[in-house]
Amino acid sequence: MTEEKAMLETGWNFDNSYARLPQVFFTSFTPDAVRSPGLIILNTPLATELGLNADALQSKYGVAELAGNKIPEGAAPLAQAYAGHQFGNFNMLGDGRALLLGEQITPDGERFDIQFKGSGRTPYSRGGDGRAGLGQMLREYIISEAMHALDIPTTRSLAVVTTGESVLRETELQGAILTRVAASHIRVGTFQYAANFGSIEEVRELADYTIKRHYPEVDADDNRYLSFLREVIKRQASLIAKWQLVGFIHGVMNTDNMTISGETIDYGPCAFMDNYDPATVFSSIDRQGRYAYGNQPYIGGWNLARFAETLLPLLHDDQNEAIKIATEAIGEFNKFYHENWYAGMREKLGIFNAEEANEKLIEDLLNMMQKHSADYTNTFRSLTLDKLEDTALFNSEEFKMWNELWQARLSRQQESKEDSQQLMRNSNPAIIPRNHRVEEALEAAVERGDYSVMEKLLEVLSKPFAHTQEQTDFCTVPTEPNESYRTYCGT
Ligand SMILES: Nc1ncnc2c1ncn2[C@@H]1O[C@H](COP(=O)(O)OP(=O)(O)OP(=O)(O)O)[C@@H](O)[C@H]1O
Repeated sequence: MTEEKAMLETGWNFDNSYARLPQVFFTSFTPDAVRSPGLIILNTPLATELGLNADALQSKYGVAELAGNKIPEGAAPLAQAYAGHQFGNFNMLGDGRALLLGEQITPDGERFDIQFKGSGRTPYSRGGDGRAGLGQMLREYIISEAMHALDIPTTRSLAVVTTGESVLRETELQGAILTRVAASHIRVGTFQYAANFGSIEEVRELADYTIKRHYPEVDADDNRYLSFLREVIKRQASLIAKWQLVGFIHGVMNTDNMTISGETIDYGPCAFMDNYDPATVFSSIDRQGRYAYGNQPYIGGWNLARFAETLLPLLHDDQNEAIKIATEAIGEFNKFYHENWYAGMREKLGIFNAEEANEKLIEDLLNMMQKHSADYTNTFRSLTLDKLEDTALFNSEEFKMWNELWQARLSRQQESKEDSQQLMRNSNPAIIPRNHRVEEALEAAVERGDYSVMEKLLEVLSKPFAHTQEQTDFCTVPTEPNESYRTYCGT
């Protein structure tokens, strides 16, 4: 394909609504060209869904676009302003190493942010270099795509390119840029920025914009801002329940890492839990365990309370009334979360209908898993495949008793055993991106330039509920689960 043809055919179709918001919300900014862009990976199915031409994107011209060296027609690159509570402390932040290239309108008429991560310094970079290392960007690619396959709302990854420049961290790394795709990048922190550094009118403009973009169903409601708050709470309750159900630990649930759309964002120090333990923390900087697995629902509620605070002036003219309304709405988070989590757990055990005794059944199983350091994913997989002897719990008396109660519970429902098993197969992934597998793939890619390990891993991760024999290799647990693994932010 000639360069001119590729240029015509990459397929970008931008309409940049965020750039029409008041200037305080962003800074228009063209990225610096990088030395020598090289394509590492392109997500061809996602490119097609977005209406992009994968062949053209892989051409020299397309790769230059994915590195920010050529700005496609219709793009309006900008860095977004936001603030946020990081480990509980409020800071002014903003896209310090990211740029919104534009909003792609797909052939189906959907709108997605196309964002570069690692594309260089911006006016919000503070002391940072604006860059990212190849390993960390590939890690985000692998885990975000795995989350998508697990049916968990998430930003997605379109491509990773190397820059031909090095990035200095503890060691010298290969610089890379990730092209991230999101329903939007509006965060709780974007509202905190508006509320702390802007006017009430600007908060209202941001809220109106976000309602139109993500919650059009509440647009005509009497108290639309309250409906908006409640819907955001519901989506986050559903999202965090999904994380808990697959053992995902986000690792850095700062308010700038919580989206208003309800998608998972920022795969910094995240990881999946091996043996079940609510205290599991992977992030090396989270010394207090603020973002431990078992604490995620609580932090979700805390972050949403910060979001509700930003909306107070819009909720009621009388601020005492506004606080009352917001507190009531936030008070519902736990209920929504629990409903979602509980329904998901029932499905993981093949139970179709709610019944009081289920709660205890679930609780007892989790307690046994914790006591025996049983692998979370594999325990549910063994129950699903009826291979109870594979669980670390098998020989214990308490598990035998639990199993009898569970079987009795299953036989009391109208649905057949086969239906139950099918429900469990659809609810319990065999495959999650286990840390040792991700590390192995990254090491081969980054240290040896061998991308075959990552490609195989991505293929297996794309079908987590298939339960095929050939996946079995990817179900093994590491020799030292959980404890041995630590990740770092911002590399
Ligand atoms: N190398 C860097 N240079 C400049 N700013 C940075 C750098 N790394 C992180 N930041 C900024 O620090 C803040 C917090 O970083 P965090 O790791 O949560 O975000 P991120 O991973 O860069 O981005 P995102 O949340 O968009 O995925 C953000 O404002 C981010 O832009």
